[in-house]
Amino acid sequence: MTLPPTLSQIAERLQGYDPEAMDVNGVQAFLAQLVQPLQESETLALDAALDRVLAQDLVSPINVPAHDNSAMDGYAFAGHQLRPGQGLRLRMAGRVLAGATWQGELQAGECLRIMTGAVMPPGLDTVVPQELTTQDADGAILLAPDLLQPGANRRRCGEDLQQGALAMAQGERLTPAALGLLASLGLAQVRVLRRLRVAYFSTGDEILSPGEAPRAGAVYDSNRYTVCALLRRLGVEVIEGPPVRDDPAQLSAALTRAASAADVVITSGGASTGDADHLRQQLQRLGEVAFWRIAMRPGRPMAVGRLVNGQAGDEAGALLFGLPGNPVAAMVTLIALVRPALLRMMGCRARPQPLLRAACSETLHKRPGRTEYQRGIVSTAADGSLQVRTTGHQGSGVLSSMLQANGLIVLHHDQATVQAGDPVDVLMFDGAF
Ligand SMILES: Nc1nc2c(c(=O)[nH]1)N[C@H]1C(S)=C(S)[C@@H](COP(=O)(O)OP(=O)(O)OC[C@H]3O[C@@H](n4cnc5c(N)ncnc54)[C@H](O)[C@@H]3O)O[C@H]1N2
Ligand code: MOO
Repeated sequence: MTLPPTLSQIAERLQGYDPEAMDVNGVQAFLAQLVQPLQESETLALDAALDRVLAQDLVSPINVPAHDNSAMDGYAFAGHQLRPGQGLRLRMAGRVLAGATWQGELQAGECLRIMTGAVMPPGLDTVVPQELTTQDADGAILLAPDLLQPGANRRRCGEDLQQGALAMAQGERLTPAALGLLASLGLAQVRVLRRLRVAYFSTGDEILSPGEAPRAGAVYDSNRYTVCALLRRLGVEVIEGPPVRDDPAQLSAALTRAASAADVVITSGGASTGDADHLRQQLQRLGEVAFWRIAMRPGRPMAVGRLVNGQAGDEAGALLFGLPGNPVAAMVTLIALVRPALLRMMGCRARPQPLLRAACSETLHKRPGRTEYQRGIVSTAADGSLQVRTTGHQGSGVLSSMLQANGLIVLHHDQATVQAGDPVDVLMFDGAF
């Protein structure tokens, strides 16, 4: 296995690298080089594979569908009997249901009653849906002129997937649709990359766990719940630790323990420059720091680096993301920067998240020189176009605003004040957030 580049090698390659003043594009470029996809894989039953990542290209062992079949409940016949401007009278010669095959032979002027999904008998290529037909007194099926073309309502063998063709590429996330597709190929098991292990703990002397009695000056640990829930939605294995006090020795012990158990360590708090903010010093002592300040709001103090865990065979160590303590800043940095890096590490093929464009209903003051993420509420205007307004006060401790919002308005690095009515980009919270 080739070793990932060192942080200083990556830093040398990046133009304008400054660990105290990274812009969001620089962070993404840095992470794209720092983060390496997992290699180890395992075989799982389909029903245990939701949200895992396919470890190899998958070639279809069969045609799907396996036979030409009917797309409608109706009557199957040979389409060459259709003539422009002429109706058709067909005598019913039998019936074929889904799961059965028709053995007999049809004469000209004959049809078969056929059900959706039933195999098209040899020589028959066209199906008329029953509601488009009438019957005469003898029970024969009548088609009005110019009702359909030959070949109508027939699903072709292999029209979904062809035997021997690539059905799914390595790196595909196993969504509900992907699991269904694997099942449609008759596969009961699938080879997936192992689950990414992510350790998390909050830091701070003031942090109380829910259930503990309130104390003057203390705050309840909401970051543990937002961060770990976001991680679980991502499908990683979460290793949660109790909150750690603002004490260099305790922080160092917790980081070392986490790095030996996980591929990635995420913390919150202590990332800034206050007297009790020890994260950067400990990261420097236990590994390497890539950067610790980003030109973004919220989320300016976020430390990224690598902890050397000293385990044989794991020379790369664990990545560290030190999220800022403010609850909204922790969520925003996780969603905007950490999540794409984790997906890459999980082996997912790069699929940039599309931004939606909506008219901003209010003026948003901004200076060029940093990226801002404002909590937004996107809705459909009376004329059908998309509009977005903010949730109001954008303080990075106002966690309730993350519930009101359905996306983040992204004000890019070079962007200046947005006037009411101007279009803005929005990163939507899809089901993952
Ligand atoms: N002189 C400066 N001060 C600050 C700067 C700066 O650049 N210069 N940045 C500000 C920004 S922006 C943020 S964000 C915070 C982040 O600081 P820390 O990561 O060191 O976080 P703390 O100081 O530990 O906590 C900040 C805030 O968040 C609350 N908190 C912390 N952990 C949790 C948790 N697990 N659950 C809920 N709430 C939590 C904490 O009580 C504080 O109120 O620094 C600014 N200062
Ligand atoms: O990250 Mo801080 O919360 O930007 O304000």
